Amino acid sequence: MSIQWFPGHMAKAKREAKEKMKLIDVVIELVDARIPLSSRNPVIDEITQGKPRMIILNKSDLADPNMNKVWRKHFEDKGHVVIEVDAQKGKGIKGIPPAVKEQASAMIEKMIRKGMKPRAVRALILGIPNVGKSTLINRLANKKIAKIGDRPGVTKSQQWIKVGKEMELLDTPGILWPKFDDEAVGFRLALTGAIKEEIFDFQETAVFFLKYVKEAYPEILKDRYNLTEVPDDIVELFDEIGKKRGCLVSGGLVDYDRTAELVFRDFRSGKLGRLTLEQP
Ligand SMILES: Nc1nc2c(ncn2[C@@H]2O[C@H](COP(=O)(O)OP(=O)(O)OP(=O)(O)O)[C@@H](O)[C@H]2O)c(=O)[nH]1
Repeated sequence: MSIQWFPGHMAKAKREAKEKMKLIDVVIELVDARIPLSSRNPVIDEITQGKPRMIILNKSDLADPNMNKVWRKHFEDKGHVVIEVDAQKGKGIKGIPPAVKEQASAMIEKMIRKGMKPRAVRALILGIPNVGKSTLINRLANKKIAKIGDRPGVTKSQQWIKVGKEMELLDTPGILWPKFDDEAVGFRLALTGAIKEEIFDFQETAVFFLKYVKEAYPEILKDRYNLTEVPDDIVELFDEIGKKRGCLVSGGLVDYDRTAELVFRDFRSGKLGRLTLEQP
């Protein structure tokens, strides 16, 4: 199922996330390592109400490894605990339970001071659609429970999942809406799969993508599309790629729609290699 985020849906998602806050000690904020800012929700601070929070850079396997380090430092400098994860393959997962416990240390110390036996730390995964919430829950639970899909908005309807002895995870994640106010953010969300394909324009999205990649990763374009030089002009770049990949209409002219979709699919499928689409 795909969610279209109307004001009513946003209000409902916010209400539900706030309700979940009452049950938990620590928030695990999941972001897409390829777009760590664009995949954050604008009202996360309001929703998490000062609860201890850590940031997971998920899909780190798809992002530029050097940029993963840059982004990690960026968030650490702001005081966050950051973990790079590939939820699909399970990389980085082991670091989560100890970090969650560390985040709840004030709560645990308080319980000990009161003479109570500390209970397991309760955590919630929070993030925008398609960022990998269900995949991460399954990984932490070490079994198939949460429903996983490759389309935005699959996660539905509360139980606790035991993760080792000292952590419990709410079995349903908090889903937040992505922010669309900035056009560039919209393009990044479209490219990484957080918004459904039907509602965006491939050509516009590919233009945005190619403009960025030709500056940030020109070698990737040269390699993939067999270019000796990367033209500065975006139409010329489209022409080169379209011709090289046979996206032509009758008369030998380049079919821009097909070229745009090809570039888009190449990125989505990882054929272009590991890319990060924004810098701090
Ligand atoms: N390469 C890679 N793919 C991932 C990773 N984590 C999740 N995915 C894929 O991303 C897609 C979305 O994952 P889900 O776990 O369904 O995402 P979600 O946040 O629960 O999605 P919604 O239900 O839409 O809110 C699936 O195709 C996953 O296989 C990761 O770390 N690396």
